[in-house]
Amino acid sequence: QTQIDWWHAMGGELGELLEGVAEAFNESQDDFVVRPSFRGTYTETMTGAIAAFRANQQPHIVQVFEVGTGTMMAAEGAIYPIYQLMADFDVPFDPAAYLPAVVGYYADPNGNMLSFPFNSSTPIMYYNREVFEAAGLDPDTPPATWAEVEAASLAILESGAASCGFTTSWPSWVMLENFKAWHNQPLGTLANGFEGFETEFVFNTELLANHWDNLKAWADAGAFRWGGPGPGPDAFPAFYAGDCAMVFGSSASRAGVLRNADFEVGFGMQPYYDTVEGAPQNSIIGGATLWVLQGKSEAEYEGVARFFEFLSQPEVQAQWHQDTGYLPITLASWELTQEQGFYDENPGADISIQQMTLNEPTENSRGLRFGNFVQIRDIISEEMESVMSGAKTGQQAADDAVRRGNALLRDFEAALN
Ligand SMILES: O=P(O)(O)OC[C@H](O)CO
Repeated sequence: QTQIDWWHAMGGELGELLEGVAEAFNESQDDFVVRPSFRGTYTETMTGAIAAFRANQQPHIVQVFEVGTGTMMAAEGAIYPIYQLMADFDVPFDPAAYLPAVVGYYADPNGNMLSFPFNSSTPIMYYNREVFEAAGLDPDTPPATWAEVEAASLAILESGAASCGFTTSWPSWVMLENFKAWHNQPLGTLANGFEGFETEFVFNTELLANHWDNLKAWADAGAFRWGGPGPGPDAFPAFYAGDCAMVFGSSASRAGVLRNADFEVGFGMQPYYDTVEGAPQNSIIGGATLWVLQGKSEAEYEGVARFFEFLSQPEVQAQWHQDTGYLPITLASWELTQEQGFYDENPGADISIQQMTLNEPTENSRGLRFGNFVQIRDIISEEMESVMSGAKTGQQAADDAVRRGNALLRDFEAALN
């Protein structure tokens, strides 16, 4: 049997579900064995795979989060584009079968898919229905605007039902990247980088600076709790413990929420400022895709193509979506999930899709494609932390994030030439 190594970044419930998918493939045929290997966080997995490639010890498949897309695309000699792989092994692969928001994110300018869309998410709101009730709030009506989030948080604090209104995981993804798309404002020029690596950040607007100042004021009042930089590791534990009544995070935190919350959970959309015309627009995807690395044998690549064919089946995709909260990535798996009555039986499980499809995406809400964005995200959460500590105003931090981010964009561009 030919072995296929798959490096991934999924621990906990998601890791177990991912291993189940590999096992199902292994049982479905006798020629290939996919061996998943957990490599830490998304950042660790990506940097580990790049280092391994240089040492000629790379896996066949590596799971890379969406913000690594620009960097992977530019690593031309190191990657085997999916559209080519599938064509080389005569595996039918039709990008039109996938959700447009997903195809647009991972395709080259000619519409060719470069990586295999495995787990796409979008941030949503989870809330503790029991705390809402105890605070005299309607658990069937989650706050829709930031003013409502503030009011609900203050009511929760005053009632003593919880000690914190809301927290967030992935602060840059939620409180900057999606925040901008949701309000139909650009993060960067050139259609958020989709039209070229000469892009520059322009997100330091009054709206964003005010929002970050609001987060600080809410933190001071106890309404908001900083959940930590990067993935925001403290956010969901604070939600599970009943400390924070609401948490913003990946739709795929659903698997963990269903397992770890011992209270009734409600699901809502991301909030918006109703002073902004056109908001809410649509949210953007996060999560990760599977990149195939160069340097392996033809027999092994055939196994990779067969594995992706297996993953493309509507039944496999639909099950993965339903188990994890990741988006149903193909239209067929979305339809199958509807036919199966899953959304009727699991209210809130389609909030992610409603958000993604709320409006026809604009240049500001298709997603983002920036080189070095993995490092730039660290800078952004560092700048946000300096607002939380009181060292900077929202405007200063946003200006500094743009300036430091732009320097890394220019480094990236220079390295390409
Ligand atoms: O937790 P995930 O897999 O939905 O990913 C969230 C962010 O998009 C990662 O960049």
